Amino acid sequence: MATLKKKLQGLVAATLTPMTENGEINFSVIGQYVDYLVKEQGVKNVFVNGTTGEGLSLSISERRQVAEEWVTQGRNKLDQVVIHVGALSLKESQELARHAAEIGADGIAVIAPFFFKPWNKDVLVNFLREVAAAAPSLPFYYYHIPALTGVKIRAEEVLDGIQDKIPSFQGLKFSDTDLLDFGQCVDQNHQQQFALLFGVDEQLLSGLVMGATGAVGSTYNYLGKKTNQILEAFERKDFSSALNYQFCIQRFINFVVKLGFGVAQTKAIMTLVSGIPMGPPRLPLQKATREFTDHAAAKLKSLDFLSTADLKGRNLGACI
Ligand SMILES: CC(=O)N[C@H](C=O)[C@@H](O)[C@H](O)[C@H](O)CO
Ligand SMILES: CC(=O)C(=O)O
Repeated sequence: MATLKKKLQGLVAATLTPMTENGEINFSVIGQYVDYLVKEQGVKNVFVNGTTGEGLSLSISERRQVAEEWVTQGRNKLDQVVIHVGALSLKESQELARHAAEIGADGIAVIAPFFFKPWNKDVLVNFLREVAAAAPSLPFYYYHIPALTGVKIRAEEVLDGIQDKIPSFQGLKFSDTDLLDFGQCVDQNHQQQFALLFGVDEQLLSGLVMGATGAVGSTYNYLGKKTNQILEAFERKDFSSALNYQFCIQRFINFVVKLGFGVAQTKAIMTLVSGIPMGPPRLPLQKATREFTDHAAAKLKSLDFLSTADLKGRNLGACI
């Protein structure tokens, strides 16, 4: 039963999908990737096939295989593997939801369909309900990311009464900067035990203050350990340390945002920091430039986010 599962909490890494230079998925490094997250970053939950994983750029068959590999490799190592199963086609989304249940994933998440868009909350919830119903035993998360889907229905509205429609509803991944909306998601759902996961890494501390129970993000792949320091400081009510840690992370994100920062750049940074080759992204994304990677590496080093031990014996030039 969905409700008996341990609540998803702490950091959740939005995983990248490793690819080879010819654009095929490189399944062979996912095992290493799991170990790296757990041992080096202290991150024990993953969110697979989302924005960072280029989930919407993969074929359905690829999405199934990627999900399966994460579940298999994560067994007895990760706490939770949540699979993003959102798609424009309800049928495909249902197929992926059923598949996630079959392989033993810990939850599914769905974004709003973004070509033909739901024009109000009821239509959106009806769509989500049809997907959730294909895997009724799996905890269901709504993935709110209005800047990318163009669906701007407020999350607070979507959550209102949602458990009556979707009994497996378990939480929200909130990737937006509207803290009024996020705060109201928290405030109006105190009784529900939902996982309310914040998705804007550079503003995580504000999310925590507003009541986030955890966070999903791309930077937790390589800044998980640093970000865990924010969570720990917040937990012990040491807000000035929490803010200092957040500022450190902001200095890095602010720097790369100015250079142009997205999934392609995250792949380059993760390759550099972890030593695991993430490869290029798939079109329409374009591989990060050598210049970007050099600048990002210098910044990571100057912020002490990249210890020399991490780089020992590694040819920096081979990282991109
Ligand atoms: C749009 C996007 O990809 N958002 C990610 C997750 O929701 C975040 O983890 C960002 O990558 C991160 O906050 C850096 O801006
Ligand atoms: C960042 C995030 O959660 C995603 O990649 O879907």
